[in-house]
Amino acid sequence: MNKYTLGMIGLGTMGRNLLLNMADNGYSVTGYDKSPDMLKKLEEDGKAHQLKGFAVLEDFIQSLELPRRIVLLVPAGAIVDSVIQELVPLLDKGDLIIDSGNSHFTDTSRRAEELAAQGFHFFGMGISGGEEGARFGPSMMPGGDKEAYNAVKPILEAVSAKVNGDPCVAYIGPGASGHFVKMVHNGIEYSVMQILAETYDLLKNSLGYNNEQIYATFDKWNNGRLKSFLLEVTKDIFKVKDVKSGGYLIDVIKDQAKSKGTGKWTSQVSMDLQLPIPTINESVSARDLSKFKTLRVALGAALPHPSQKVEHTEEFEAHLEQALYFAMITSYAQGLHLLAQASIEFKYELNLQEISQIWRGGCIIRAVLLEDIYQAYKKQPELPHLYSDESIQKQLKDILPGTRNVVVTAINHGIAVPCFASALTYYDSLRTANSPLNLTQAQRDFFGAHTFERTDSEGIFHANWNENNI
Ligand SMILES: NC(=O)C1=CN([C@@H]2O[C@H](COP(=O)(O)OP(=O)(O)OC[C@H]3O[C@@H](n4cnc5c(N)ncnc54)[C@H](OP(=O)(O)O)[C@@H]3O)[C@@H](O)[C@H]2O)C=CC1
Ligand SMILES: O=C(CO)[C@H](O)[C@H](O)COP(=O)(O)O
Repeated sequence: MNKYTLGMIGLGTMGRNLLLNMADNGYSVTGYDKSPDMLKKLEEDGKAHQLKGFAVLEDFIQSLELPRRIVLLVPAGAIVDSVIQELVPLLDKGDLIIDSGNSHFTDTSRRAEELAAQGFHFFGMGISGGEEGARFGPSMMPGGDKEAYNAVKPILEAVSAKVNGDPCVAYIGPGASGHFVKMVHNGIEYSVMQILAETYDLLKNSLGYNNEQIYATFDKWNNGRLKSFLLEVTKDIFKVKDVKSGGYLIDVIKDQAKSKGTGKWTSQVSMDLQLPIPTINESVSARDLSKFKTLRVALGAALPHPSQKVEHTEEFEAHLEQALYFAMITSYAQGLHLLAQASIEFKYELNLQEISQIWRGGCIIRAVLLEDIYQAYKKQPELPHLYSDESIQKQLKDILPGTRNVVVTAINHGIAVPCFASALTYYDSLRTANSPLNLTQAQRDFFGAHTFERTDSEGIFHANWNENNI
């Protein structure tokens, strides 16, 4: 019996499509899933290829050439551990498992240690691009066991998205760095999705645009510097009609957003590392706040909005485009800043030039802005912050007045813009040479003798604040 080059466990949205992509690229591949429906669908879709599905794990394992290469695309968490537990007794030493789901990076570190101790290769690999990406070219973020990565590098490069001929996959670094980088990718994804939602709110409620006008505005913007996968799918949403209601589908979708956790994990890690990403945090909170529908309805009736309409439509629309671009730059800047800090803390050896390069295609946060970001890190690999790049600074200066107008208008009109406002305040905090936090140090020392440092001499000081003369 001919043996297969690679096997996939989990034939849902991502696994099935990535496997078909591998088959398209000439690899002989096989899949395992507990669900007969998933196997049937795989074999139907893959008729033209050397591709087989198995419902029995032992048969799937026996079908693979040695050393075996197995990719997991199952839901993150306990399921990954249970699949690994089922697999281990059936594997030979030297076999490789790649976890490509959205696993938490600490789980990946633990699994890598446990599997290495048993003689197996293992690495974590973030993947992005959704269904279409997996099928025709995702962006992939593998990290950990480099020898194992090199064994599958040709397959991953073949199936990845390409930008200017460069594959959107690269070895990220040691340990769980691949899953860490994917987690931060998702944090940026949450933030960009939220600023698009805030833009929609302002277009609809401040400018009074209907869905056709919102589509036309997003479509126009998507031909310029805002061009991105997320804006492209967002604009298309405003074209879709609903058979049941006879109106637009967007108008019958509940305004309560769900999440699977990667955005929250990004915020949690940023707090642990004390590396602020407030705009990303606000996007996580916005989804969580949206769940309080009953409370929002009651408070909305008790505490009505001021008038929300804006008069100078054309000018405000132009400012909105600028605010969106400003908040977009800021979302990426915060994510990349967190990556730089994590690289130091966790010894990930992250290369931000390479990361922005592989995010230019295939992934959910791909955008023309990423070309500028890539060029910024190419010019200066040790760039302290994306705002430190001269070309980014020039763009920020141009769009700042419009951004301020959008935030001020939204606040005056009682429209919640948590990410726009936070992006602007983050910018203002970072460009403030003399912050008021000397007061915080004084307060801490006053009530708790926590000490402070002085601007005019070295050392640690404590004052007796109840006496005038120190
Ligand atoms: N969807 C997306 O856009 C993206 C998802 N991801 C991540 O990829 C992973 C997979 O996501 P996705 O494909 O969307 O998920 P799906 O739910 O579509 O598919 C998961 C598959 O795993 C199977 N499965 C569950 N438990 C087991 C098990 N114990 N043994 C074997 N197979 C099992 C499921 O089978 P059954 O249905 O029978 O339970 C299902 O076929 C997740 O970690 C997700 O976060 C990453 C990037 C993008
Ligand atoms: O990983 C992804 C894309 O890269 C998923 O689309 C993302 O996990 C969706 O997350 P959530 O369900 O929390 O919105």
